[in-house]
Amino acid sequence: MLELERITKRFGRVVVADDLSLQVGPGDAVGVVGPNGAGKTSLFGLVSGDLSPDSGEVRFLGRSVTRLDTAGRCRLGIGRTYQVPRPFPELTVLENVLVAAQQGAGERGRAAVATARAVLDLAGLAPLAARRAGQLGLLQRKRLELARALATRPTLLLLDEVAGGLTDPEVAELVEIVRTARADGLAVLWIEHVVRALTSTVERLICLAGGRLVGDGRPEDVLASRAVREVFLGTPGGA
Ligand SMILES: Nc1ncnc2c1ncn2[C@@H]1O[C@H](COP(=O)(O)OP(=O)(O)OP(=O)(O)O)[C@@H](O)[C@H]1O
Repeated sequence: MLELERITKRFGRVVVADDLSLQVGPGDAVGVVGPNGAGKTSLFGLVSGDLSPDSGEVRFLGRSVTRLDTAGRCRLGIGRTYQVPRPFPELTVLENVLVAAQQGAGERGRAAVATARAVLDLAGLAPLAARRAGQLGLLQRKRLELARALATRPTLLLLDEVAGGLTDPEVAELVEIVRTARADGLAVLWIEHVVRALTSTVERLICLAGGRLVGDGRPEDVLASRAVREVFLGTPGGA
């Protein structure tokens, strides 16, 4: 479904993707971990179209999207959330999601409203539909960020730290929303420092460091591997 082939991206001397190749299949749920500055968010930018690679190819559903912008990739089915949620603060919760359904999924009229309402239900935001987005607290803003991404009707969803800063029960609620959304076959790439949120949901984990893959496989195997422990957990052994 998604193929990154030998992607390289540098910001000056900082290499955020170093000859990186990666494949994600339809319906796959893949967690992304790695130390700060490893290139995780940059990877999402390269997939969503926020960033262009210096070299290499990004393919989605069999076609090259390397030169397609974010709007074009979104219409093809790549949805994403941002670490810092970016709602339109003056618009209501419903209007925010409606804009996503219209612009991201190309829906109009009743179809767009139906999608927006369904996504608000799924995200547990229906009671807040008329609230201005700028008035929401952190958990509700995270839910709205997720709802806006889902309203674009993605087949691949990129989640960038949706659980960051939340309490355990709040994390569990968000995980549940993602799981429900996945029941329709949605593929997910999920960056999360809250690793337990990931391991309860994904069947594959990749670990990035210096723009390279240092781990890729079953979550328990990746977290136990020496290379991953060294770069991610800072401990080579069983500590
Ligand atoms: N637009 C940019 N211009 C210059 N440097 C950038 C830019 N975007 C990212 N970087 C740098 O690239 C490196 C990787 O950043 P990135 O945000 O991809 O890492 P990350 O793994 O998501 O980190 P974190 O876990 O802290 O969010 C960092 O050193 C960052 O400062």
